[in-house]
Amino acid sequence: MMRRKIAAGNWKMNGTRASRAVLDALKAAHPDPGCEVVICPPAPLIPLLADGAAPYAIGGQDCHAQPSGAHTGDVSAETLADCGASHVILGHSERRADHGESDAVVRAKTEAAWRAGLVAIVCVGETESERDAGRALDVIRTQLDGSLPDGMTAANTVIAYEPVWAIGTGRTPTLPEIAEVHAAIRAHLTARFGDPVANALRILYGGSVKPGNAAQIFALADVDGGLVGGASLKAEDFGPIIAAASA
Ligand SMILES: O=C(CO)COP(=O)(O)O
Repeated sequence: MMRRKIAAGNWKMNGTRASRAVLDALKAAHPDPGCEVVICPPAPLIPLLADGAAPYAIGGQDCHAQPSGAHTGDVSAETLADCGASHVILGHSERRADHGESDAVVRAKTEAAWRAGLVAIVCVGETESERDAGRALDVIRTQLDGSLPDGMTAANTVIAYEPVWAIGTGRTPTLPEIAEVHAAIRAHLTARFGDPVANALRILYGGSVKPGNAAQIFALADVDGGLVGGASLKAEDFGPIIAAASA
């Protein structure tokens, strides 16, 4: 199965209007990338980045489950879509930790993303103590079971495997460890959603992806690109990662 890879950049709480220059530099260097590129800036920057972004896509980093209402400080999937987003990251470990998001909350937000026509990038991943205890795969399977609604397809959802201990640390699992988790995710989703969906689904790796390790990681059989934090903030770093996902 040939799956088109994705290079997704999660800017987290970084960037200003001047960061438009990062997108422009990436597009100048890689105007017609051989992968999907998704840039997820802070929500207020979405309209600025979405204007003329194609063929690059723009995504949010979270959404509320409801389409509108009295939820001060939250943003709906419908508003993200209206502002030019086509994707939204959901269930990132930083939101699970900082905002107490449970699998049930992530599942409701995933339904909201689909309702608004957004592709949900649903994040899962174990902590270091869970890995040390030999529970990584159990934890990830439980997160997948709880976070993914029944209507998942390979078109409306992308999975991101992000080991919490690899985020922003410069540490990554070994290549065989990454391969093991990605294969386990695909096998687990095959059981629930069937072969055609699971085979077409893109499963991204995230956690200290850099220009120097992206090509090796993306070459693994069940790795369909990356969800990149720090190295997505500069065109000099993210450009080579786009190139690695295009290979
Ligand atoms: O959390 C991440 C992407 O969502 C990964 O962040 P880093 O690439 O900075 O480790």
